[in-house]
Amino acid sequence: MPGAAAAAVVDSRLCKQHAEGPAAVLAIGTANPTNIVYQDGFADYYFGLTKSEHLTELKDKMKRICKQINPSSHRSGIEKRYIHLDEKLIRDHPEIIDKHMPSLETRIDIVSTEVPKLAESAARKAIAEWGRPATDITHLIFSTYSGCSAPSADLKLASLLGLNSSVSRTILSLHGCSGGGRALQLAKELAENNRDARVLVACAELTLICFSNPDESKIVGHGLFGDGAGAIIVGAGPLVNAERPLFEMVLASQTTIPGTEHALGMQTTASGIDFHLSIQVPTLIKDNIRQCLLDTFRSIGNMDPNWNELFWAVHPGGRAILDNIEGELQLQAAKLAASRHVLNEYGNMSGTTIAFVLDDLRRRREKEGDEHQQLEWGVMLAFGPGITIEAMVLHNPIS
Ligand SMILES: CC(C)(COP(=O)(O)OP(=O)(O)OC[C@H]1O[C@@H](n2cnc3c(N)ncnc32)[C@H](O)[C@@H]1OP(=O)(O)O)[C@@H](O)C(=O)NCCC(=O)NCCSC(=O)CC(=O)O
Repeated sequence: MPGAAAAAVVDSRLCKQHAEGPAAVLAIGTANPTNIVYQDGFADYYFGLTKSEHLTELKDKMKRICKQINPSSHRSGIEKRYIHLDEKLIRDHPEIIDKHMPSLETRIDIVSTEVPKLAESAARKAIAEWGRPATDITHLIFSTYSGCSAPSADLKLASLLGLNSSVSRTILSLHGCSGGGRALQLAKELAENNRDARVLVACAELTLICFSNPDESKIVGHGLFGDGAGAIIVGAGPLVNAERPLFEMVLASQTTIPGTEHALGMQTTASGIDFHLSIQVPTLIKDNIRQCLLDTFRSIGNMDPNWNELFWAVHPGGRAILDNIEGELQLQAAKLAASRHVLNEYGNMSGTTIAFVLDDLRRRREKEGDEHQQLEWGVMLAFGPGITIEAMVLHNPIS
């Protein structure tokens, strides 16, 4: 084929390849294990489970963090969490609480089955809401740090759901709590650049992979993290049949806060994943969030956004992180209601949590009279190791 004709074929292929309009969230599903752990009794439960009752000072600290401060709230902002690990699992695998024994293999064996299963139940809900057959999914992005074997959770989920063998799969690992935000950004790119693409984003985490005996540096993490799975279907126009956009994904940005590599971290060891959470995390996010948001909104030509005219989907990393964002941006209390509600009901489920927040937000929007959620423009924020801030400007298609 002569050069000009070949270029025309390539150009026309590219034009046909692009979708119409921005990508949108088309459906959301969530799932949790059945085992519920209440924050009130958590210190007794955790120190009993790990046979660490003798560490009285640490246990008192856990009690302070988890304490109920009034009839409707707890100091941690968490009332309960869902946690797969229970007494029976520890009885069957005592190496998990014996720091002199390797337990990585045991943990990987369990999570490599349980993580795809939990993701399957979230994905089935999302697919049912979407209204199209699972075989219409063209791409799958799975984010999890609970597991390190191949073939991985993405292939297992594809098999459980009966996806086509042509589905284009990606596994994201070790993005920590920003994994869901990262996966949604990639889904947006895939959907907008591949006409008719329908991307299933799945995130699932089990704290079993990081569970450890009490330790001063991890006490906050053990009082905070829970298990869950979220699934979100993303697609761009032309929409077909009953497809209904819930949030249009207008612009995405990733920002790394310079010099903060030390603040959040994960490391695979013989005893599972060792995590590190610096006490400075809430302050580092507070000091950088405004500039990050200004830069993101500047990219869509909005130089002076009024934060209280937006709806907010913020990863609830911890109560102090939400308090700091609210204080720094002078947000009205109702703005972070979805994030606080998810934190209260489930704890921090790491990268999965953002799916729960988006789900809660759209339910609030559907409720008449909640004017804080009926707004046209909004923002999604997730935080992870780096420190990385994943931000996305959202548009409410039914505003
Ligand atoms: C856990 C809290 C709700 C507790 O709040 P409180 O109001 O009770 O009081 P506080 O902040 O003074 O903390 C209570 C006690 O815990 C200690 N403490 C607080 N943060 C700590 C940390 N990161 N490591 C070790 N100790 C810590 C304090 O010194 C204090 O000790 P003492 O009582 O001895 O004085 C809050 O600190 C919080 O939300 N922190 C943010 C947690 C966080 O970093 N989340 C990000 C998760 S990671 C994430 O989301 C991203 C990712 O994983 O990638």
